[in-house]
Amino acid sequence: MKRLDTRQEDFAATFAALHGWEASGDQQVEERVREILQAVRKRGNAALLEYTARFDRLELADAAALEIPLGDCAAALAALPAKGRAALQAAAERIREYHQQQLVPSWEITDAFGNQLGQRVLPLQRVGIYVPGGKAAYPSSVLMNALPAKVAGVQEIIMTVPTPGGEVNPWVLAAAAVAGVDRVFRVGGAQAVAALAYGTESVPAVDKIVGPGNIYVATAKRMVFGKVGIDMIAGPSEILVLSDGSAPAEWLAWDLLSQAEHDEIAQSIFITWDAAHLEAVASAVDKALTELDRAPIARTSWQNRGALILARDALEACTLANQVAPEHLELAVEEPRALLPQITNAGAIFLGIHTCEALGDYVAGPNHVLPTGGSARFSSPLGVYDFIKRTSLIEASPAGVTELASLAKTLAEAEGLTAHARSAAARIQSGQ
Ligand SMILES: NC(=O)c1ccc[n+]([C@@H]2O[C@H](COP(=O)([O-])OP(=O)(O)OC[C@H]3O[C@@H](n4cnc5c(N)ncnc54)[C@H](O)[C@@H]3O)[C@@H](O)[C@H]2O)c1
Ligand SMILES: N[C@H](CO)Cc1c[nH]c[nH+]1
Ligand SMILES: [Zn+2]
Repeated sequence: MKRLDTRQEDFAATFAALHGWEASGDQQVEERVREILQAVRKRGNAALLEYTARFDRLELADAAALEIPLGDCAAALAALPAKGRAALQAAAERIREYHQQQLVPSWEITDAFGNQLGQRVLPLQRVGIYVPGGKAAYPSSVLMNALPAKVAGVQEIIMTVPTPGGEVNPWVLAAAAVAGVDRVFRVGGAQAVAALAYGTESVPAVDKIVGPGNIYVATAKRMVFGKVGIDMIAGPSEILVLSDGSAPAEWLAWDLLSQAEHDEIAQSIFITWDAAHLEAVASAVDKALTELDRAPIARTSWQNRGALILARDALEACTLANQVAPEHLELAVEEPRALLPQITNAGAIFLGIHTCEALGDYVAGPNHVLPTGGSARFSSPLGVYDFIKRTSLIEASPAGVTELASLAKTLAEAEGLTAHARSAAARIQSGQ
């Protein structure tokens, strides 16, 4: 963990070095991912079976075993304890309701000359959702990926999830049943992304791949972009807690570690302008680390990618938060609405001392698949808009075409594009 003070001379350089993980630039990872993509593209299922044996320590008997039957998902849901089933269903309901607000209608307008112009909104036909599963199982990510697609009206949802050592997490299968996923494949990493992008004998090629994952998944998504759509780069988790000292240090320690426990390269940053509070949080994190099941992962993450920063004031803290552009930003302050206007870059903002990030991970309603690695500067949470496409509609009327065609003819001539000009000119005559 780094301790920084914005008054230190070398602060800017040390702070800049904190923005660690990016989905590009690691040469070794890129080379390995390129090799995996090519192998799956060329050899399909055979390559999937090999990589699944190598990276997930799972020897499948044949390609048919790559797919988990939907009946297994329904059975897993039925076998969950009633409390668990109710929690999954309640979370799903809240996520569905939140995302319904994101639906946008098709529209048409008529211009002053009687021409019709519009935008038609249609769902994507087939999407691939990547559910991470290397270091932890994520039933919540099944819901967060699949439900916005369902709300958008996507016809077919193909889910991939690694099952390391062959252990299929029943909650993940149950969540697939709750969300209405159409097909489930037990494959992970870059090979899953390749299968979804190019298709194999078993896995159908999709139109778009969404979902979070580790550096191999994120790099693979970046590399297949263009062949298929992708949502964003959602890599290792991040949290930035900005605090005025009004929340108990222990609460904030758990919040910081809630993301550190995801991955050794997850990032947790704490910023305050109260020096005594900073010390209290530092001690609280050390104590909390002794009580964690996933202490080895969280400790490594906190040691390498954790930071405690003493800022001059709230305004400076907000400026720093904007520079990091974290996946999750907690405004753990008495008056979060007073700071909100200062925040311009964050995947999700959690307002006030009662709003821990974990609520957003599971049940609040907004999506937990969020931009990481500073990409919140230019991208947004996963949402219904990721599962739709917009098509423009233009219908010139016999009376209205003349005005448009004469403008188009003038501009086409300016560009020296004669066929364009003649095409427009022909309509002027027909419209008169
Ligand atoms: N942003 C979000 O919304 C969100 C949500 C949940 C999880 N996460 C993040 O997703 C990540 C999940 O990572 P994970 O590792 O647990 O699961 P994962 O499913 O992303 O990755 C596991 C796969 O990585 C591949 N892999 C592992 N080591 C490899 C190697 N040396 N070479 C090639 N491939 C290799 C394997 O194929 C394996 O199946 C974490 O960083 C977590 O923080 C993010
Ligand atoms: N915090 C993760 C997104 O970065 C999502 C998650 C799922 N389960 C727990 N947390
Ligand atoms: Zn989390």
